[in-house]
Amino acid sequence: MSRPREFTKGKIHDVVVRPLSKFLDERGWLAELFRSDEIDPQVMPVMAYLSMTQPGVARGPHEHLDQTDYFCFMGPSNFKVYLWDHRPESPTCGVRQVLYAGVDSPLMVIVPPGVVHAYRNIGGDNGIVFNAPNRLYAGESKKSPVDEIRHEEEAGSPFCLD
Ligand SMILES: Cc1cn([C@H]2C[C@H](O)[C@@H](COP(=O)(O)OP(=O)(O)O[C@H]3O[C@@H](C)C(=O)[C@@H](O)[C@H]3O)O2)c(=O)[nH]c1=O
Repeated sequence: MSRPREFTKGKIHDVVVRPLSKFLDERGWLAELFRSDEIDPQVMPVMAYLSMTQPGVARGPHEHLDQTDYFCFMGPSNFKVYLWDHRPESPTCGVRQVLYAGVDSPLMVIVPPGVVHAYRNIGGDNGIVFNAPNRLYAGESKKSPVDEIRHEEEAGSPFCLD
């Protein structure tokens, strides 16, 4: 199968989506983000970062050649998360998956290489996203090229955010 230009709605093979539990008590809440006994060793994080995205603003669409992303959306805002499978070898090549995640639905989302991804803050607050990828950004000591294909500026891109 060649790279699709059109997508149908569905669930993407190898994308893992899990609810994150908040343990609430009188002080506030605590949530586990990842555990080595619950993750496939191939996607074990090697670094982690937080980003803040302002209301109405989107990041992506991007994809990675080798890196798996491990996103956690906990709030304080909500995000619309877009995923497109254009891996020719995937059983769900040509599928687009949309998720809503954040304060009203805390989720962990694992995005494998070759799955194009983007998210928009659809809430009214600044939104925090945690990511713990299984590859170092720009490699050891940041001496390698960044593993990222950016589709933001691509003319006629099929990866559109509504
Ligand atoms: C991802 C990353 C960025 N940076 C730096 C580079 C740059 O100066 C600044 C902002 O990075 P970017 O422009 O790449 O950020 P951005 O374009 O928002 O990229 C993000 O988009 C979403 C959709 C994703 O999937 C993330 O994995 C990430 O790729 O942070 C690091 O130092 N380490 C990192 O791990």
